[in-house]
Amino acid sequence: MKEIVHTDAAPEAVGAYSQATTNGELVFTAGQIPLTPDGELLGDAPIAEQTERALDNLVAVLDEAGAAPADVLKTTVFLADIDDFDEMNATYADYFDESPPARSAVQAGALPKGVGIEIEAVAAVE
Ligand SMILES: C=C(N)C(=O)O
Repeated sequence: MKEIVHTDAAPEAVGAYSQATTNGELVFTAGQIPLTPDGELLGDAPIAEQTERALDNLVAVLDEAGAAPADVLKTTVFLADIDDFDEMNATYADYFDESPPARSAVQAGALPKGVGIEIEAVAAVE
């Protein structure tokens, strides 16, 4: 059975999607962008700060679903510019330092709201 996950600790969706969905065993997050829960867009910030905001959002959504970073099985990182890879990776490593999940990191042609990064995850629910 599909359940919708929603928390005020992460920004509202910027389109026709849910922050996350779960079947009680797995949680699928929407791509999280550098937008604060209050709706402030950080798209012009350094990529480290954008990564931090996107991951803070991701952690908040996972927490609402009953999962933690250690439960994440796979992430996908979309970058507007693959030259930001190293800076993104350094910040990312702070969130997934032990037994990190599988990951794909790709350059996207463009991202919603003109941001530099979007990160989605699939996690096991405790
Ligand atoms: C930001 C998104 N996750 C979207 O537009 O799908």
